[in-house]
Amino acid sequence: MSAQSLHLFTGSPSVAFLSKSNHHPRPSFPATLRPLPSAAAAAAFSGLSIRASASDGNPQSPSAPRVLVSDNGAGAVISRPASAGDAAAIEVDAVTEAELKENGFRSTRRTKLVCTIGPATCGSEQLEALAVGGMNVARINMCHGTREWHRRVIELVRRLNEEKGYAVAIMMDTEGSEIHMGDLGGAASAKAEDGEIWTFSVRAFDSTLPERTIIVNYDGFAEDVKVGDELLVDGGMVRFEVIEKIGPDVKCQCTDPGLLLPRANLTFWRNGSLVRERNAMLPTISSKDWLDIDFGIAEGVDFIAISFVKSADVITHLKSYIAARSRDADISVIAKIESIDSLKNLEEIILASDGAMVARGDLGAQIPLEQVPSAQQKIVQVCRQLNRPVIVASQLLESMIEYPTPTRAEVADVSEAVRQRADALMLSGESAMGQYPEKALTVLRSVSVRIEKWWREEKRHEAMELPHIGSSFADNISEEICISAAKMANNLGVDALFVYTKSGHMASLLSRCRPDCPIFAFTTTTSVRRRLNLQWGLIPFRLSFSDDMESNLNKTFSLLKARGMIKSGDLVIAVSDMLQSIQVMNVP
Ligand SMILES: Nc1ncnc2c1ncn2[C@@H]1O[C@H](COP(=O)(O)OP(=O)(O)O)[C@@H](O)[C@H]1O
Ligand SMILES: C=C(OP(=O)(O)O)C(=O)O
Ligand SMILES: [K+]
Ligand SMILES: [Mg+2]
Repeated sequence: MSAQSLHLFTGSPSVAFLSKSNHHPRPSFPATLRPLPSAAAAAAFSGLSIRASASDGNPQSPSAPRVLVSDNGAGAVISRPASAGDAAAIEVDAVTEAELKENGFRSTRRTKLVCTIGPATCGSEQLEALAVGGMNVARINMCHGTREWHRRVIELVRRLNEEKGYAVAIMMDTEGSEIHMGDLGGAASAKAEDGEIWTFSVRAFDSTLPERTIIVNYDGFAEDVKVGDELLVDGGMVRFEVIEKIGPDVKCQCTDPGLLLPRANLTFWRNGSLVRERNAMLPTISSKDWLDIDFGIAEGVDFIAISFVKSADVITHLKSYIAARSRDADISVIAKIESIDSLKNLEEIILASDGAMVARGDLGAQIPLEQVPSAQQKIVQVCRQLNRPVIVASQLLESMIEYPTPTRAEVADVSEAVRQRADALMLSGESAMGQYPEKALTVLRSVSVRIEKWWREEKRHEAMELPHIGSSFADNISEEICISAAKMANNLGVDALFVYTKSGHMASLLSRCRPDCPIFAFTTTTSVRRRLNLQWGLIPFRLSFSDDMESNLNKTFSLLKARGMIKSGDLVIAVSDMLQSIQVMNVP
């Protein structure tokens, strides 16, 4: 057993660094720190541990915390061979495990992938193909499909998770109460040609829709629009000009032809600005949305994404509703940033939420298109600073709805989101109703892995200032521990960071630092494990563990070794939210 010690008290003026050669870069980790060869099952354990604690038990106390550094690490770790039964004691997503083994620690994918499920992907085989292709989260959009359809998709995903060992999480996305078209009388799409006159109506038609007629879901529409206004379908995919108002009917001439899709979003513009009349007063969560939310809670979805969030209040309100309703209150609320108001109140909305989505589809209909890239960068940055996962969504690979290969511009767009180190990328139409859902997912996966690697090798990631976000001193300690652990991991070139976390918070703090190595996040519940699926660089495991880090590490090492996920000599750094410490060690 190698013995080295390093004691560091923040209260004292000097820092004693007694450790030998602790700055050696990998792979020349000092020989004295290597595990001693042992004949018996008891393996020596080498390591260094740093421990911070509030000295008098009061985290707010001004009498600074003590940092203890010792070369005894966590002490001797007894490694016993894991039995086959034991291997089941740890659960990890089968696809993530395969990717890790195939790519190696360094090159395994860090960016998470969300797929919208629709008619092209709602069958069991198609869902399985997406899971195998790297889908971390399946999204169902409540704008489309019936309750029965949504229930069936959730059921199929859950069944695949159980039977095949996947850990695909479910995200339900609300419809929101923005203005949109009706469902085209059953047609899958309709073509609007240049110069054609179409009628947009708020009338309730009891028989079939007359030709070139579109129903609008917002009763105030005919009163709010003015002759000369520009009407944008789906953020400008098709454009009309309002030429005449006749009671509930608004006659419009097509100025930019294109394909109209059922329930497409509508915005109207006057003198170059988005018109926000009474429709600005529409509730963020409509009565239909509340029913959908109840459904989501009953089904135990992992995430609820809220469309067209305007302020933090609505998120706070929803979170307290969920807390009161759901048994274990563990549904994350994702704020979709897709309106001018959400940009104005960005920080408070993100702080109130458990994550955010850069919903570029509608965002691009509310602000000029050329402002979308800077808005994206800003949202991604604020989310990282405030430690909330962020998804970049919409049109990443739009052309792949029809074609089997992406455009160069699309690949560049995906690369940029990966380079910004967003937590997740999302497919919409590409996976919901496109012709090549699996191919689109493969493109996201391979571009992510390639750009992540390039960026790591070039060491070009800009250092981002990570402010303190916790409200207590103990929170600040956790943040500092994670920042230090991530920095140590980079400097020492460790193979993996291990984090033992019950709520998942400590894992997210590590993810926020975007370290060079993957983060193995051990958590005790399946629901936390599924939610961690959305966060950059985390490989979530379910494992029951105790407050005793020695025995946790011991157990983890033997279970992961039995699965071939780590091997003797791998260098890891471990942190936990039970014991505020950083431990550096070689796997015995
Ligand atoms: N559950 C569903 N049932 C039928 N079609 C769907 C479903 N989900 C998505 N789609 C189709 O996929 C397209 C893209 O999905 P998405 O981006 O989520 O919706 P939207 O285009 O309404 O913003 C939709 O326009 C719709 O045509
Ligand atoms: C993701 C988005 O929302 P939805 O697909 O629900 O319109 C978006 O607008 O980009
Ligand atoms: K939606
Ligand atoms: Mg939207």
